[in-house]
Amino acid sequence: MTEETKRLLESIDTPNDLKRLDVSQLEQVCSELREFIIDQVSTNPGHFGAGLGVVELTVALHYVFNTPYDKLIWDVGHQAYPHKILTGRRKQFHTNRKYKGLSGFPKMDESEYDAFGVGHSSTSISAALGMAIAAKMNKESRHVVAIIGDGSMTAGLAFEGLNNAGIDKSDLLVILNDNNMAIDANVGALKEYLLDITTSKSYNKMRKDVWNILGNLERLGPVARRYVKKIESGVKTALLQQSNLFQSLNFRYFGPIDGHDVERLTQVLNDLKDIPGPKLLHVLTKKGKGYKPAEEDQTIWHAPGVFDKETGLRETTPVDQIVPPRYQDVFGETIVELAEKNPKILGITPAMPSGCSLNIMMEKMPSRAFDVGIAEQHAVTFSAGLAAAGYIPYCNIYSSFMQRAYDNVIHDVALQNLDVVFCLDRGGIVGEDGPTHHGMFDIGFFRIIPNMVVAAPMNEVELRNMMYTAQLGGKGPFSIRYPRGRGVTHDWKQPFTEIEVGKGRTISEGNDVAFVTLGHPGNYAQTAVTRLAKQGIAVGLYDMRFAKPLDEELLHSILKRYRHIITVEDGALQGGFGSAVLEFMADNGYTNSITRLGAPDRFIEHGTVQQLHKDCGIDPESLFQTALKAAMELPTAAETIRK
Ligand SMILES: Cc1ncc(C[n+]2csc(CCOP(=O)(O)OP(=O)(O)O)c2C)c(N)n1
Ligand SMILES: CC(=O)[C@@H](O)[C@H](O)COP(=O)(O)O
Ligand SMILES: [Mg+2]
Repeated sequence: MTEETKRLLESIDTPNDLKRLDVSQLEQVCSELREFIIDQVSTNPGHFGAGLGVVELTVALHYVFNTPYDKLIWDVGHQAYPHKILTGRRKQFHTNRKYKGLSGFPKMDESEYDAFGVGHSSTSISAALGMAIAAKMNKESRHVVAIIGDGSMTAGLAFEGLNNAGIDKSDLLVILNDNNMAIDANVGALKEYLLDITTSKSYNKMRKDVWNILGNLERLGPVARRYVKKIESGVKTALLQQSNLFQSLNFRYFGPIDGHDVERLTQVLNDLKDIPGPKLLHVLTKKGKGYKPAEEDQTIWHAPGVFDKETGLRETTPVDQIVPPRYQDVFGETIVELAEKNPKILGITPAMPSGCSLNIMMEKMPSRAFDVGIAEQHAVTFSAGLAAAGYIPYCNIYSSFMQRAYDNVIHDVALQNLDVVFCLDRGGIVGEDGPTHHGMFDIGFFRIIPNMVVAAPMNEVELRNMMYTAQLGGKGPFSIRYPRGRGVTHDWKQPFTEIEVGKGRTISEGNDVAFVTLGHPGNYAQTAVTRLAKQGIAVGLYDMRFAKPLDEELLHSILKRYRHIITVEDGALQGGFGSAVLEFMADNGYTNSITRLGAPDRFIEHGTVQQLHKDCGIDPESLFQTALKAAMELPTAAETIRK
């Protein structure tokens, strides 16, 4: 290997190593970084297209800024793989998203370069402003940079940050990474606006002319270069700004510039470093840049799973392999079926049409299904408005993203007892995305809201029937939570049956010990019960279906019959379903022994769903052991876990 072709990436352990390179070598670093990501993510899956799109931007940022003293705040953080790789984690990167390995998102306790923990969108500007103001108060000359995508910019929180930053006048740089995509196509007026700026011919001509003049001056030698430096902040500021939305919020707007020209990026970032106050740099990038299949189908390649990097073929379930459907697809197909019969039904998603499968309805009934952008609060209150006007909105929000819209659920929906159906996808442990994305808290936070029904299906047929039941006349707010991944039945498209609200069902009866379950983990309990039966131990199993209202009649009969009950839920124990059962027992004077299984009072990290369920003691094996011990009157596995 000649000196010129010597690989560079392996010599970069920290951004200081990057800074030692000549700016002309950065393009090679970018190409090696891209190759590294493709290689790694093809076998150890994760977020893909977003990271490829910001390779040049990441290299330029670490080249120009003095990280970790200067702070980079990545919005969402799914695009931060290049950042992780350049900041001392290249050698561990093969553990990305694996149990006890690197997190798939920036995380403050993982690295000093991760200035702020993320996973949910649109937090970067507010967090960066906090850091910028702190730096000012501490008299530190620290640069703070928020890097936010065009999709994440659509959320209210991002505008709250801009609104505040615009009057504060702290030194803050916001980089708008505009690839004209969210996970699915970005939507909304802001997207149109950004597209307008990007494609405005006259503005872009002026912008190019200015850059060319400055570029030519620079080439005239050191004296001219000094002048260029001087006039940069003056001329560029004056000429490269145009009256626009961001400027009207007191931000100095720069751009749009090519986000794949690493040398140009370093120049511009260097220029912007010297300009005080709030600034926004509009950078144009391509999601999936440098890997053709990912550039061509950006939604699929947002997080493609395992793939063959040579052919671009993704690992999918073989067509001849019959597997149960994903819960999200059962939702997607069922809402269409229901909407075909009931013209009042509408579908709403905040930017997750392919994630929750509302895209099925969007395709078949475009006027009745709404992607409102990353805007969970708006999605809920928009649904409330539709319900107030007589429609039945099915508002589908991932459980963990619903945390954003809690007040809207209480104030706008429940208080007015409106008929909004909340479909909480990803209820429970989601796996590799980790603590930012696990849907741990919804059972607890929804069941304390007056008027709210809290339902959780044990399988796909129950999901369909709950969705069917929810639209049958004046039920008020009705939530249905179900997990990420596949159900358990093959024959799920059965005729709809109404489920009486607040009624559970008996799956099997036993002697001394019974499982009392909510939702999908009932299947794990069923496996345990079958195994126990083979050993001559009859354990009861009750699928309660509702955390609220509880089936009190069924609970009375269970508590009268069994000495020991084991509640099982895929969610936080504190305040959850088991807590509801305990409250019922206390209120009714029951003193049966009870083991509550679910997530303990700590954040559950990332890993496979199976591994994490095991850690919480709700996988089939742990349930078997817990029931066996209870039947033998030994200390339970759950007690051991909690200790
Ligand atoms: C509050 C919240 N809602 C939804 C999501 C799911 N989500 C993750 S990335 C993403 C798209 C973000 O688009 P953009 O900011 O433009 O980044 P890009 O992927 O295009 O780089 C969405 C909707 C999330 N992480 N947080
Ligand atoms: C970064 C982000 O928030 C999404 O990309 C999320 O990882 C999607 O999760 P699912 O794969 O469960 O749709
Ligand atoms: Mg985008």
